Amino acid sequence: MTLSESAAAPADEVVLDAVGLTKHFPVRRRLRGLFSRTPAVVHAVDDVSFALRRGRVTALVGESGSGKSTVARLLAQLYPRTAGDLRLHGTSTRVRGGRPFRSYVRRVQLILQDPFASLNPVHTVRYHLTRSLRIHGNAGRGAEELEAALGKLLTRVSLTPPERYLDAFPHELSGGQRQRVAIARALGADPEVLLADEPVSMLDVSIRLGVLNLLQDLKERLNIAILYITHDIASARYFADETIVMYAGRMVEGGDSETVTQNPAHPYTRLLTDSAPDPERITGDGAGVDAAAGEDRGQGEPPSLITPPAGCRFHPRCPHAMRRCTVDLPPRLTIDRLGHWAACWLYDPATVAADTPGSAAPDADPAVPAPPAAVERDDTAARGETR
Ligand SMILES: Nc1ncnc2c1ncn2[C@@H]1O[C@H](COP(=O)(O)OP(=O)(O)OP(=O)(O)O)[C@@H](O)[C@H]1O
Repeated sequence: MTLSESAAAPADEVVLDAVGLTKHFPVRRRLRGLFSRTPAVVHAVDDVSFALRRGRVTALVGESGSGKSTVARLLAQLYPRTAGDLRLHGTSTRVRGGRPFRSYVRRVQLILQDPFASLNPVHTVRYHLTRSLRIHGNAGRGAEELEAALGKLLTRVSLTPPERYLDAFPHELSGGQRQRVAIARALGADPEVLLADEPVSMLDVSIRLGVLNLLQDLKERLNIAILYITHDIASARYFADETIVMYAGRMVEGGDSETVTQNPAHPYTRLLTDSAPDPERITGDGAGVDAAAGEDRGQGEPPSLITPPAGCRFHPRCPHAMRRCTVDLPPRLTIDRLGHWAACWLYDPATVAADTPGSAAPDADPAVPAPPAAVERDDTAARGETR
């Protein structure tokens, strides 16, 4: 595929499939640790599975330290994985460098948070884009074709007329323009997947929407699969087709973005949505956010990832925690037949029948109403078949 708008492959086709991705970082040992048999590790990412599809945006949402950037780097193959698999068009891939890595990054490109750091200040836009086109074999033959390819890239990211930007240095551009150049550079590879790690979080609020609209346009016109990493769950609703929520290295909820953001099931997602007020959930009586937001949604800090809590990693903060949450890792439980799921024992009727939600909460308060329990268990997820 080239930068044409044709994109012959069917929309929704799975391009990149993460299956049980796991990343543990070794921790430097202190003297006491030298005598321990098991070396300490940071459990940055554990058993993360999802698919990126053509023409769709998948948001990965979570607070700082939840493992989002590590997932992006695992998908970009910048980190070797501890366990799990990464399938590109169904074929397992593991690249370490050299030609296989170049061939992989031609198809899977990473866009970083800080466009100023990712562009070399001593080189012009022309240099950055030419280099990308050349490395990935898209520079054409001769100066004329190169000039046309450069013009096309800048037009694609709405930096027009291209002549105005080609010979500019990064410091001569605004933050939004720099991020557009970084996106154009990624497009120089003509990728099938864009991994956008907090692409707008360092930009002024006023220009964020423009960059998100640009990514949306690329998704639609070029049929690209996009992973959108953010800590802002409200933007996931606006921008992503599907939303996955991570907490302390694990996926805790997933489904279509409208459902996950408007009817969050996992207590952690509810905490996130409540801390990101959404105008549509504000009541008309002047009382502020809706009644549910008045509930106790959880307190405290994320856990240590060197010794993460047993069972559900959110249980030390969860106002609905039950005894089982403190010992058994919850599987993905289906919330509805449209693909909404949560890894939370509240959605296992047998567990709720045997215990009282909140009985093992940090400040157990039986008056706190639990989210509606229901539903059937998604055994496909437990077997590792995530879709
Ligand atoms: N190279 C590394 N060595 C050791 N620990 C790491 C390394 N990279 C990340 N971590 C740890 O892994 C965990 C997940 O980090 P990660 O950067 O993926 O989270 P994040 O959700 O992207 O956070 P942020 O939004 O702040 O970037 C954190 O506890 C972090 O300290």
